[in-house]
Amino acid sequence: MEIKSAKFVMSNSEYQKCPPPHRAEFAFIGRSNVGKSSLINSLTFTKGLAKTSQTPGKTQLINHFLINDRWFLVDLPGYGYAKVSKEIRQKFEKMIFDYLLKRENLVCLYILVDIRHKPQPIDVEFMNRMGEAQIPFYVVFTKADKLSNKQIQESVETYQQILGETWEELPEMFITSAEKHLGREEILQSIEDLIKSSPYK
Ligand SMILES: Nc1nc2c(ncn2[C@@H]2O[C@H](COP(=O)(O)OP(=O)(O)OP(=O)(O)O)[C@@H](O)[C@H]2O)c(=O)[nH]1
Ligand SMILES: [Mg+2]
Repeated sequence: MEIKSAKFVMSNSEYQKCPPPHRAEFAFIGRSNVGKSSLINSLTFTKGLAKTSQTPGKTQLINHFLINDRWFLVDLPGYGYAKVSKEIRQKFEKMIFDYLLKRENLVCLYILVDIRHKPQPIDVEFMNRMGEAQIPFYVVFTKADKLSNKQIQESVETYQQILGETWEELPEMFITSAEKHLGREEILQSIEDLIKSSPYK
């Protein structure tokens, strides 16, 4: 898919205040610092569109971007950030889960995991929770530029094995690097395909 325009629309702490749910929407989620905002910048060919940082906890709101005047990309805060109080963490989690469970035009969720790490319980539990809530999701491995092809393959296989213990059908997986723009075309193609088969054309 060709990206003709990518515009920031608004930031919200409540899903009720998000833009009217009349367009196909795709959200990016994962642990703090996994590379959600960086991937959104890579996908939209727009450096600095989503704010990134070396320090975890950068994105703190639900951020909507309008792409090609047609569909929304959504950058979300990370989950599981350990360095904030339990109270603040719970507030973030409520905001994220309310959005995920109630946003009616959310067509698909892209769950990001750092390809360098073994499957973490927090990520596997999150995927299981999304599966139980029947929220369609894909798994996106980030920072593939940090590993060799052999290591990449091993990481993916380990994930498939772990998810296979719970789910008969494995989610589609993408290997990406925001730095090298790896996996960009594949994700954009998946979005185009999903829009075609969605009620939002
Ligand atoms: N090498 C490499 N570094 C990356 C890649 N993607 C992101 N990073 C780095 O990882 C750090 C975090 O990136 P962000 O995009 O801000 O991560 P995030 O998931 O949005 O983080 P929060 O908003 O804090 O939840 C930054 O220092 C990025 O430069 C990648 O593909 N390769
Ligand atoms: Mg971010």
